[in-house]
Amino acid sequence: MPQPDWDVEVDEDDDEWDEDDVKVRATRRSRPRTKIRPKHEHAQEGFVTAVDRGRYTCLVDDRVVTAMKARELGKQSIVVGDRVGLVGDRSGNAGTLARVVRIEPRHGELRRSADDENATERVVVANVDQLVVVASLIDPPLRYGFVDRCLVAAYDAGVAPVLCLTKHDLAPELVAEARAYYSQLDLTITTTEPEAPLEDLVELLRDKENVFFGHSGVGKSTLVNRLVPGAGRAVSEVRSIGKGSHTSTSTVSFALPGGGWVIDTPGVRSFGLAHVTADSILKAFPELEEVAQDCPRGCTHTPEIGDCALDAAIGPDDPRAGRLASFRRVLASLHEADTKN
Ligand SMILES: Nc1nc2c(ncn2[C@@H]2O[C@H](COP(=O)(O)OP(=O)(O)OP(=O)(O)O)[C@@H](O)[C@H]2O)c(=O)[nH]1
Ligand SMILES: [Zn+2]
Repeated sequence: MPQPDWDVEVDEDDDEWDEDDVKVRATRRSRPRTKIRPKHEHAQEGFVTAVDRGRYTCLVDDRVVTAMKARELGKQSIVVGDRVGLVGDRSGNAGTLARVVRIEPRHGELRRSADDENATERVVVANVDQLVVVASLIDPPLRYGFVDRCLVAAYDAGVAPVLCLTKHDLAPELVAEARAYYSQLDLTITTTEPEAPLEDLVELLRDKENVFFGHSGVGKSTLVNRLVPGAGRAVSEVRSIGKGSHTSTSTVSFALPGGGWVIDTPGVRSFGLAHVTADSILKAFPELEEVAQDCPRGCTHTPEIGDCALDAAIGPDDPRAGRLASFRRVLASLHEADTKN
């Protein structure tokens, strides 16, 4: 077959141009330029397990590779859980640096706004299947408003939520109240305590990509250390809880021994939900979503407005009334002051 007089080189090296390379090569007259830009088709897939000041820890096959973001990705953010395309030195040897040239399409993004007023959102983690809200029954006390807001974030993202109630040893009598509060939501609730085996939680997490979310001091790191021997997450002293100390400062993903992943996030006090809408929450309530087809355009689905189809269709004796009340409660948590949680 005759060769064209220009070459679209496909050897690995040339597949890895970035803007810097292109500039250098442009001055080399001997080689005709082509308009065909390399698409990095030889980029190797990696899984982002940690992000720290512009350095991305990626798992490539079984190697831990440190990478930076290629300039061509601009302001696109890379988060823990991302599947990325990597070029450059992927040996994982000390001191080497690969380049992230591509972010694969995501599913299950969890986002948060800067605060409730500012809808500028950022993705916190990507490609998660399950959001595990970790809340202690006591010390710090269980804050339903915070849990509700986490549920809102999960429903909005289309990610299944699980509630993990820690410190069961300190206040077993509080579990029934929590179960009653969430009885109308399809919410899986599990409890943990130091002396009891974690098998229920292990089963819930198996083969899934899970993210732990919760206030500082509720016991997230304690759980990760038990689930992933050798994870080495720092655990805070009980006496410093509630004094604004945050032990975990970065988001890190750990492989679970039985398969799947768990992402530990730094303890948070609250998170903004300005980007969430009533309709995105409604997706988690399919039987209500169906009824809401008859709502006026732009309906906020709050009882105050008077013409929400949910109120017209679902009376107090309707079997869906409990679900509607739960939907409305979760919806209300959207509008509660962020700081109250
Ligand atoms: N009694 C009891 N104490 C627990 C339990 N789980 C965690 N703790 C204690 O609670 C304190 C806080 O636990 P951490 O695991 O550091 O909490 P965290 O959620 O990771 O906190 P941040 O790293 O700040 O986000 C530690 O002193 C733990 O020993 C539990 O189930 N029962
Ligand atoms: Zn409505």
